[in-house]
Amino acid sequence: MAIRLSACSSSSATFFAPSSFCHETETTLKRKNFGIWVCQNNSNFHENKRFELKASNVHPLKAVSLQAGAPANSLATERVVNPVQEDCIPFLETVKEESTLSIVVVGASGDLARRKIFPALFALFNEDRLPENFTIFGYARSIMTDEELRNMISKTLTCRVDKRENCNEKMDAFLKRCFYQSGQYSSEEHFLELDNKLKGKETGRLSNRLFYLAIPPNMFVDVARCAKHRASSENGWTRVIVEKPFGRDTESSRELTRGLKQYLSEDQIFRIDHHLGEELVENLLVLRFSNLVFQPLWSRNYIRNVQLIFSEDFGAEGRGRYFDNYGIIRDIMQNHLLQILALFAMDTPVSLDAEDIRNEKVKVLRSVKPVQLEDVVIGQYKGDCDGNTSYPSYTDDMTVSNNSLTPTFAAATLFINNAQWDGVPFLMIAGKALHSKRNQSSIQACSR
Ligand SMILES: NC(=O)C1=CN([C@@H]2O[C@H](COP(=O)(O)OP(=O)(O)OC[C@H]3O[C@@H](n4cnc5c(N)ncnc54)[C@H](OP(=O)(O)O)[C@@H]3O)[C@@H](O)[C@H]2O)C=CC1
Ligand SMILES: O=C1O[C@H](COP(=O)(O)O)[C@@H](O)[C@H](O)[C@H]1O
Repeated sequence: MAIRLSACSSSSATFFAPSSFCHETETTLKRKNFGIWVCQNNSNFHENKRFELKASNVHPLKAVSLQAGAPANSLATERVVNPVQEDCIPFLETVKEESTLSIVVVGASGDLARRKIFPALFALFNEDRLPENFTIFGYARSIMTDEELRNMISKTLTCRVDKRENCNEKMDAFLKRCFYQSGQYSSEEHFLELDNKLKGKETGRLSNRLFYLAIPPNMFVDVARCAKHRASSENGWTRVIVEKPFGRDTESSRELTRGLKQYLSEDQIFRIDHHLGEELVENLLVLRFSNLVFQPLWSRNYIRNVQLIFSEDFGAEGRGRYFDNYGIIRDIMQNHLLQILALFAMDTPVSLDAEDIRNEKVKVLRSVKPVQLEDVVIGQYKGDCDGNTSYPSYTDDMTVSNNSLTPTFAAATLFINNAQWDGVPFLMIAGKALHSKRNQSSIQACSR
């Protein structure tokens, strides 16, 4: 994502590199291993608070700790702090324990698992951020051998931090820890088979299990039930990660929460919006609250409008079964862009703890005026031909019905009904199959 600021009277735009967001004499910017920039601020903004974002379940915000021994069931842990990092912020602390971590990627054959989850797990492994004893199981209905899963995964693994680096040995070691189990998402019998396979790999005194649900949301509750009844850890923690969208409207969202809570307690559920883990989204907090220069400018007095843009240069591409039920507004605007809007417009939180940040976000969201129909444009991409290249239309996709009216493009203007932002339009634009891939937030600045 790029953050762009431009002046009202000028057509030129200024781009800020992340390092220029911090005041040099007062703030140092440290790059953490997992691609997270953290500002350690020596100014008087929460001077006695370390810049550690924590979720309500006491985990670093948006970064699920895969280390053993988090407080869910008060397991004793031994913390090992690397001395050279002592002044750094412990986003993912190293914890040493006699335990095994099993990560089950449910929906392992799908797009999210292939493009994001396995590569992210490898990145953690590559940086020695997974516990010593860990195993990864792919689970889905598709029939696959362990070897076929490994082949599939290996195509998307990269030495992410430095692509020139050779990490082939690490990749091989990682792939050897990956296994596959085929099964239905609602079959307790199949989860029992999975449980047996997991037990076969679990060697430590404690066995922790993490289920990452990379499947359509209508399967979440079935999986939670089967995991709870047949594949929960007997002596460690069991946690479940679910990806947005959490339902398609208020009622289905509440129903999903009710359904999950039949089988899981709140501190076992981790809700993920992966865009919040993007470096520049995280930097928005740093940009806003660690730079004294921005504080007085952050209001209707100096900001004429805000533009939040998310565009992709590819279309549904086989994901129509999911996407066609949701559309671009539910897929991107309601979560990714609205989160950015909230981070952008919220008031200064009492602290950087997740609860305090969330409270401020909620205040802003409550102040958003209902969107007016005349402030919204929607569309769906059509087929096109450019020389020898032809681009299919949305409804050409095999996974989309021929008469679908689902929007793949939307632009909407939102207004926030409070003194700070009164009259400032927040323009959100999101679309698939557009000219470029872009994730950008811009503000146009001016004095009134
Ligand atoms: N892809 C992405 O970039 C992102 C996805 N998400 C969310 O992650 C989840 C998974 O997304 P994604 O991987 O794209 O989805 P996919 O459509 O690729 O589905 C994942 C897997 O689920 C199984 N599946 C698909 N459709 C059904 C169905 N109707 N009934 C039962 N099983 C089905 C398939 O496995 P099999 O047939 O082998 O069982 C498939 O490989 C969704 O909730 C999505 O909203 C969130 C953010 C980004
Ligand atoms: O959540 C989603 O995000 C992806 C884009 O994520 P990115 O990190 O690859 O930019 C989007 O393609 C998908 O439709 C949506 O569900």
